[in-house]
Amino acid sequence: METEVYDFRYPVKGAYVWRPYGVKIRRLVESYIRFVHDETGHQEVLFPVFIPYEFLAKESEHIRGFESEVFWVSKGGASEERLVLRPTSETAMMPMFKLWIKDHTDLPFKAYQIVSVFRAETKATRPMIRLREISMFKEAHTAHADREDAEKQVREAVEIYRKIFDYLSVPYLISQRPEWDKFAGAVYTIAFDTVMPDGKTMQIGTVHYLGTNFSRVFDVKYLTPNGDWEYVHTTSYGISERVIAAMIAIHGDDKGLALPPNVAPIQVVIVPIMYKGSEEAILRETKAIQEELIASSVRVKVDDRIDRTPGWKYNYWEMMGVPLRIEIGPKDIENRQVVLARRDTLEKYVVPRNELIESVRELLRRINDDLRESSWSYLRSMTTKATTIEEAKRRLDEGGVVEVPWSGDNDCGMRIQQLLDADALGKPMDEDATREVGGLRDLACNDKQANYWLRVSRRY
Ligand SMILES: Nc1ncnc2c1ncn2[C@@H]1O[C@H](COS(=O)(=O)NC(=O)[C@@H](N)CS)[C@@H](O)[C@H]1O
Repeated sequence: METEVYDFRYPVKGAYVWRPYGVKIRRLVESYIRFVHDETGHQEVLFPVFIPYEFLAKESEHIRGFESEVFWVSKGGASEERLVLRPTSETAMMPMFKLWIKDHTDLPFKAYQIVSVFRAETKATRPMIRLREISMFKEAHTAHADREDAEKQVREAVEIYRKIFDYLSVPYLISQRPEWDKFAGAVYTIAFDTVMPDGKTMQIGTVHYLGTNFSRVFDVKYLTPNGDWEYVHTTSYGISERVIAAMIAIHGDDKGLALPPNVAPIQVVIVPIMYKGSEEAILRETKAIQEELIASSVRVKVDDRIDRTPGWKYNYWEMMGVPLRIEIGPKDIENRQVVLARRDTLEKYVVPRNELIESVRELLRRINDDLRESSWSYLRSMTTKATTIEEAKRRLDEGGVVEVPWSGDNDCGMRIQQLLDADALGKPMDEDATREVGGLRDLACNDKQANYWLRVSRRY
């Protein structure tokens, strides 16, 4: 990836290198992830990467789901402990929750961390998308007095993810995963999926209600106000560097990256156009503009390299996805004006010099919004309904998500997957899953009344 974000050439399958420009993007994304978690009462923690095998194995569904995907630490010096590298941290955190949670005043307890987790993925690995070391894994784990409070947390987590994806201008569908595809150990899973440019969907975030499945086996109880001991109800929700992969894929074009200003390491690049005899004036004006932008906390860079032409620089910074470019030439100084060029639409504007700052701020805001709007309309155009197998197959071959009538019966749902040779994403949570499905028959079991729309797609 010549945009200096990431390097695939590291000699371990499913593990890749983040280069400086990519790390800057990551840090901007992570700081917003921290902001939205901190402002909703989550406390950042840092847990060990090692999990004793017997902890991982305590919850039967969980171990069944992860057994074949964990990396083992088979040897540590002379010691032969049976340790795994965390694939996710429910079974690392619960033993500590047991020590930290005593009575109802300790609840709700909300912890999160942004760490590396490790999964020996059986499907083919893909840079930033299907990793064996997931190095930007934000996992939140919460404990609550009862189901009602835990489900309130699930709703809060969904809102937190909406804010994050909106901040990255990444569109999404929110679905309740079917029983046969929920997180190992969950009571239910709510997932965020987006449609990638190739028409396949990618799961970019998940929220799980875990009930007392983990607290029971780890014996995490609290004293209620009237003196009984109850198991806590827990949730967990996670996102990874996939959110950056989605943002890059969805907004990029054949010129390269097109970064939303919110997370662009450089929001404005200034390219001075040096004409004989006016170099001095050009550089002075460039410096003044740079300082004004820094003073209004815009991330700005001046590209005054003399061994590159302006045209070369335009292409380079477009490839790096810098949202706005400022060109400064002699006539711009003469006319007290500035030329602004947008990365996303490639439109150019001439603005009066003394309106520069507000024009830049307004344009950066507009670019965030326009990237979000255009990607949302793409997602909507790629989400359709079908009531026959042929129509559903045709739609799936065109890419995107197809909603088909479903009785709600799991066997029928799995039959629908087979018939369409695609995966069920589940029931819509972001629209009424029962709207206008009445009177239709289940796509696979047409002796059954349809009660919901079932979202189906080809996915990463
Ligand atoms: N191999 C992988 N590479 C990159 N991202 C991944 C990978 N596996 C999962 N993810 C991302 O991580 C998110 C959370 O993972 S998960 O398995 O669904 N959920 C959990 O692990 C829960 N314990 C919540 S933290 C997924 O929604 C997906 O976006």
